[in-house]
Amino acid sequence: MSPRFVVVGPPGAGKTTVSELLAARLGLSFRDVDADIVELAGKPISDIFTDDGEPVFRAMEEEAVAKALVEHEGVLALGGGAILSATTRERLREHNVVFLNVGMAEGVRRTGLATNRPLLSGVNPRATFKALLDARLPLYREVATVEVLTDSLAPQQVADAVIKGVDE
Ligand SMILES: Nc1ncnc2c1ncn2[C@@H]1O[C@H](COP(=O)(O)OP(=O)(O)OP(=O)(O)O)[C@@H](O)[C@H]1O
Ligand SMILES: O=C(O)C1=C[C@@H](O)[C@@H](O)[C@H](O)C1
Ligand SMILES: [Mg+2]
Repeated sequence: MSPRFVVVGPPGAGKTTVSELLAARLGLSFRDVDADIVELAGKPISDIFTDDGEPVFRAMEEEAVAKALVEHEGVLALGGGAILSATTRERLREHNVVFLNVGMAEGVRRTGLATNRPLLSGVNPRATFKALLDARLPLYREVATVEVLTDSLAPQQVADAVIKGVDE
């Protein structure tokens, strides 16, 4: 067993939103590794960062991704930073990996209202988001088989572009 699609990208790219739509459109089930981790830890991700630190979160995430890649057959959304792990990037080889990209301005706009993103809660979310994109773009592209820039697309249009992209 393995997922039909694995969805990666920065916070606010729409991984959760678009993966749910894609799953519904294709009659597949949807799973989100961030939700798996919350269930396993019994607390929100922001509390894991505060109580245990980012390295503990990343170790949990690496294990949770490995488990979901084996167990899940539908659409699987990963957390925004899951691709920081070289082990995870290696595990993503041979999978259909959809990279949902978002530029800094739109990414900050989409994540701006949420208080539950520990990495973006600092004093300068624009600078933080830009640094995050600069560091991660090559890693998303290393694992991706399809890339969709979501800035000026509604979630349904992103799902359309993904379906079209994987057909080509
Ligand atoms: N294409 C889009 N156009 C406009 N708004 C969008 C689009 N995709 C997602 N959004 C909105 O942006 C916000 C973030 O979306 P979502 O939670 O799906 O992102 P994510 O990639 O899963 O983020 P995270 O990495 O934090 O889990 C939500 O409020 C969602 O409704
Ligand atoms: O971009 C990131 O590093 C993160 C994104 C979220 O999906 C969560 O996995 C967590 O908040 C870390
Ligand atoms: Mg999400």
